[in-house]
Amino acid sequence: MPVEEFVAGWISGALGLVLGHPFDTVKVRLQTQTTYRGIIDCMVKTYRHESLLGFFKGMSFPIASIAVVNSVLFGVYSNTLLALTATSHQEWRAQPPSYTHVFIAGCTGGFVQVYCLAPFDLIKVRLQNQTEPRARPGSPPPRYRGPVHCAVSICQEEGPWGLFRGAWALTLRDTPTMGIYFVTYEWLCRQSTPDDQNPSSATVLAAGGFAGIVSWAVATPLDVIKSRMQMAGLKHRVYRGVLDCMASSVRQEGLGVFFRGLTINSARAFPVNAVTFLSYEYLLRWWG
Ligand SMILES: CN(C)C(=N)NCCC[C@H](N)C(=O)O
Repeated sequence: MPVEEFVAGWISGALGLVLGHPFDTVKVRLQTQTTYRGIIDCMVKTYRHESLLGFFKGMSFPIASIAVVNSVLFGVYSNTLLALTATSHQEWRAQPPSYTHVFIAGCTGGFVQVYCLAPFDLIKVRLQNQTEPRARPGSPPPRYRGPVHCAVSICQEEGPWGLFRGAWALTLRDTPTMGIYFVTYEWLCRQSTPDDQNPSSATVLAAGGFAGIVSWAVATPLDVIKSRMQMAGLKHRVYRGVLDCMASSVRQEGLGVFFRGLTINSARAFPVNAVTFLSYEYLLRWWG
């Protein structure tokens, strides 16, 4: 099993993550809190109340976990494609895999990475939603003191399975959208690259960026539901499942609830995925 794909997936994911985390914090807050009037209002309030550091809340754990999550996504994707087509990534430009194979491999990568991602994503979302400024003498401490304290508290208060709250919504979000993600990337690269050649850097950046936008646009409704289910344990709010969370969100806030965070998700998706694919492709080419 080629390991370069796993290592390239890790490094490229970490680069994308640092770039996109401030957008991600604004998105999570817009999706789960009703106190903001929009993106700018959320950014201004976060900056005034918590300084620039507020945008980077909850980032340390994803940085640590991206090694596992992104390498599993890209590694399972490439190795599934290898199993389906019996060709390695060095041969894909000369003998391109079919879009059906790319879609199946993407869905498989998305499905498998969910079970590594779920606990890390839950902790990230809980920490991003803490709007208290950094501890000042005399001010009440935030609910969670950091990622480890958050993980331990969830296990104690909600049981070890509490760490997988929202995992089903995450599976429904990521399995098909990862298929869409890789198909969009491949399709855009092939449209602008002569047969047998590697796509140029500009093509990889644009195709990666648009693949991120398209897949996140499709993923946003389930992303909202996933974030709400992850926060539910903390608010002692019990949803009976994904459909119950959807129905109760629509009842209270209308259909527009499914598009909360769509703009910021798309603005974040372009640079994050452009950088992710560029570094992934170049690392693989460099390793031959
Ligand atoms: C729609 N979804 C879930 C995705 N396309 N995910 C893959 C992109 C991963 C990248 N680290 C990011 O956070 O955008």
